[in-house]
Amino acid sequence: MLTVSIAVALTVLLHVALVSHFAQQQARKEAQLRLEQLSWQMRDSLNRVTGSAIVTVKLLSQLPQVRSYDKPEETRQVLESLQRAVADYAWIGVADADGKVRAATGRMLEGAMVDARPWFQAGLKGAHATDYHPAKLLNKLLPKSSDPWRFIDMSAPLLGNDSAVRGVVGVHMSWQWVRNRAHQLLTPALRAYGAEVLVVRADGTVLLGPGELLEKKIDTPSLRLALKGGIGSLREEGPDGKVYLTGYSRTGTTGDPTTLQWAVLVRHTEDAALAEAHALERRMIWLSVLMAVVLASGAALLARRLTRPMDALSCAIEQAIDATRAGGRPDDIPVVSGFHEAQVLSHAMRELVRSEEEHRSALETMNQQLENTVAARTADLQALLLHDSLTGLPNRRALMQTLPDAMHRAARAHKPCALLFLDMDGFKCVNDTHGHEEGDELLRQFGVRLANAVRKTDMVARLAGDEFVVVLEGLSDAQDAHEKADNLLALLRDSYALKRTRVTVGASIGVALHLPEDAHDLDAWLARADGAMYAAKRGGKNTVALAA
Ligand SMILES: Nc1nc2c(ncn2[C@@H]2O[C@H](COP(=O)(O)OP(=O)(O)OP(=O)(O)O)[C@@H](O)[C@H]2O)c(=O)[nH]1
Repeated sequence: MLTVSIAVALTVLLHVALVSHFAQQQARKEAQLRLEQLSWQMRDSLNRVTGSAIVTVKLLSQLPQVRSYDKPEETRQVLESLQRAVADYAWIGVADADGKVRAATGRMLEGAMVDARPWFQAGLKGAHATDYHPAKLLNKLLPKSSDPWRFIDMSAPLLGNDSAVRGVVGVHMSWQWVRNRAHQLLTPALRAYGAEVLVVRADGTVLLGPGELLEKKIDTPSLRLALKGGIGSLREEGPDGKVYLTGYSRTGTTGDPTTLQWAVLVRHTEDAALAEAHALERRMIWLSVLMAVVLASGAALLARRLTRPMDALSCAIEQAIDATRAGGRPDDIPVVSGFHEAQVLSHAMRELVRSEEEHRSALETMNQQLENTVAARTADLQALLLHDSLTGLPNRRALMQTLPDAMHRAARAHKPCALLFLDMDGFKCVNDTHGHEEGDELLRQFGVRLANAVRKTDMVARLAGDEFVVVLEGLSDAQDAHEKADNLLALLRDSYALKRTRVTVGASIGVALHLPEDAHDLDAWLARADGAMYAAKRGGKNTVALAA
């Protein structure tokens, strides 16, 4: 869920950043285009009005009533009818060649000398447009207005029939018309946007623009480009330090005195241009946050739906493992609800645990049975052998089980076998003198000496205490048995190096022969040998006695 949320947040952030970047780029581009368009619309409008004014002045200079200003009434009538048609013409007048006003609208300045005025001086030489200037002579004569009177002047020479200049006709256009044009150009929406139109003279003086810049000089990149005749738009820092997007163009034609060359700048702040983009950005951020919250909640619900059954399942599995480790029987794995795969998985786990439990208990039962069987067999085996633990030689039981085989072999081989019953002489004395431990050691060495002295197929057993039995097979006769007993006796008489001392003992040996044709009577055979041994004892010990 966390991963999904982070991925969504990063994706959304990236999208917002990209969309915001492109939206701002687009907004800036569109604003610049719009401002450029407004700039050249304003330029065209200014060119049209000044152009028509110069044409008007030229036409006036051709009119007979104006050329022959001798009848001022008629001249004034023409001038005033023109003024009525074009309200922006604040003053129209005719001056003679000396600069004396001979006729003028509203009789203003009639009789006054205007020979020093630039429009008059330029008009003497030809049609001329005189740049923006404050009203001088007319300021007091014209009605008061909210904006100070500012003019541009159009003037043209009046030629006599001899083509000599006999005067100048001049028109003072109120600057108000430029203000009006700018106002018309900027729609309410653009004004609300903070768009401004600046008309700037070639020397950088702002003729039209915001109050704080009016009739002040500015120097901006857009102004420089416009004055060079360029048309376009750019992003620049304004004199007030704000960043503006500015469309620029220039009026008039270089070198044409009938035109006026002004830079026309239409601008608004970049912030205003990007306001929509910023608003879009804010909307997108809110929308993205909302979307991220919805998606994260969805992811959380989904994760919960996925993990809850898995949690329940893993919990049940852990409990089953704990129960098994503790040696108990695990509970059934519950079939969890939730999505299909979890149900299938829990069902499979349940079956697995059940089958494992069945196998385990079957294995335990088998194991128990096996242990029982092993214990029983071990007991049987132990019962069968029960070897003498001190000497490692077969014991009485083993001897009794082996003797029948020896008798069978004697019958098959037609060779007698013999049972030598040995009892150590003086063993008690070794025990008493050197201790039981040494006595035990003597018994072990006595047994080993006996076993080494006979064939592998012959048997040496310890019956009890210091009594041993040797079964000799494959004998030829009683004499043979006797000789072998004598040999053994001689061997046994050699001294024994015990742990702490060296001793010498003897033995009394009773020999009982079993012939191949004899009946198989174990006890009788053993009793005969035992009896012979006692006879040897009685005969002085350390001797061999043959049973009858
Ligand atoms: N160290 C030891 N002594 C044993 C063992 N079994 C029996 N004895 C002792 O062996 C002795 C056997 O007695 P006897 O056979 O009368 O002693 P003996 O000195 O050989 O007498 P004779 O046969 O008459 O020569 C007894 O003192 C028993 O206590 C045993 O496993 N280890």
